[in-house]
Amino acid sequence: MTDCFSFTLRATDGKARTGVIATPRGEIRTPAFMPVGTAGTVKAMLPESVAETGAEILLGNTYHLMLRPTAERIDRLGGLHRFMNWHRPILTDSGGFQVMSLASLRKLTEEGVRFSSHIDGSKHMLTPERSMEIQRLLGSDIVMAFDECPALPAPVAKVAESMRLSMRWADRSRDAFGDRPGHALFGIMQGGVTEELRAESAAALKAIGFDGYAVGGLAVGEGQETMFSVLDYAPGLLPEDRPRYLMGVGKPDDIVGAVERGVDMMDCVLPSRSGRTGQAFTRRGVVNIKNARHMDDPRPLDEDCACPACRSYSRAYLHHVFRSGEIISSMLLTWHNLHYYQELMAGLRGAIAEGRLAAFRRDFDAARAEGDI
Ligand SMILES: NCc1cc(CSc2ccccc2)c2nc(N)[nH]c(=O)c2c1
Ligand SMILES: [Zn+2]
Repeated sequence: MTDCFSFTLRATDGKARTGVIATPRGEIRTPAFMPVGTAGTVKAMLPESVAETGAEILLGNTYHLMLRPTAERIDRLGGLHRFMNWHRPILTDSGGFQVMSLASLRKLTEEGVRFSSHIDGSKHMLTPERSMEIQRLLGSDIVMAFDECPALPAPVAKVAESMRLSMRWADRSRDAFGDRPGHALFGIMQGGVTEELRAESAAALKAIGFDGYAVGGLAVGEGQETMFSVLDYAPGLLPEDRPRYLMGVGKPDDIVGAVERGVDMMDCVLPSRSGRTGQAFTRRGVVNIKNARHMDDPRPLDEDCACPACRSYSRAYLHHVFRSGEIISSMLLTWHNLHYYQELMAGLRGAIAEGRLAAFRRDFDAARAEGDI
């Protein structure tokens, strides 16, 4: 165990890297996938079940938790780790992204964002300083700078103006975060799909200095091809010796493509949200369990999967409980999907460590081309 935050690169294969983030609450092997526990829970999962899938870090949401039950109440109750019974590392987002996508009556100024709660209409203000205070009260191990993610498509001038505001907010986040041994502050690169703006953002963040760097403002509807064209250069603009976190990504093939381009950490609601809508990710593609063709199928979702759903239940059963709206349906499919994502990350880490990422990619693509799932 360590009382500080550090990142150690272990091996590279092309632009891809594998390493370890050490924190006082445990280590995170990278590339890492981080399940999202928005309101203090990964939906349909117990924390011990999330740990059993192989997850070594969870995400929490400043926006949701500040509204309900409030950061002050969680602090009084011992912090988010105690509150949600997850004692490994937690990363929390800074809240700005969710405000712009969920809250109503939003007013954006240099100071921050004034908004009304989507829960009860109460008035709130988020600033870099308030976001740092909330994330400190929650006790998160990795804190995200307060940023603004512009809705795309947007004129380049608007993207530039938004990115520069985010850089001023990054500076204020750094000042407000202070010196907190064992805790990390990550800056967030913005700049849309314009390389010059991305480079300006990276330079601004490096001048401020962060423990890690996120690529924000992607996977906001631009499509995979455009996202990859930005990822062909954006991670390389960030310090090589710090973790690189791609926010809110993605489907399995997004993840493999991002790791190939030098990304170390990713998060996405997809595996858990899809689990609740009856979609199961497998090596050979997505199984929609609600499809009638599974009604009499005695096979597991994936013969090669060791998760509780695949060890003990048939597709016929999963089809039945999904169709019946039974709670166990969300439990089993979410568990399977999170297990699949962690297996994918373990496979990527091993392939990079052994210099065989190209072969991994070939196997990954070939399995998905087999069809008949
Ligand atoms: N992929 C879109 C996306 C998603 C998130 C949310 S990632 C997240 C979600 C829940 C909990 C923790 C992190 C973002 N967060 C910030 N701060 N900035 C962005 O540009 C951005 C872009
Ligand atoms: Zn499974």
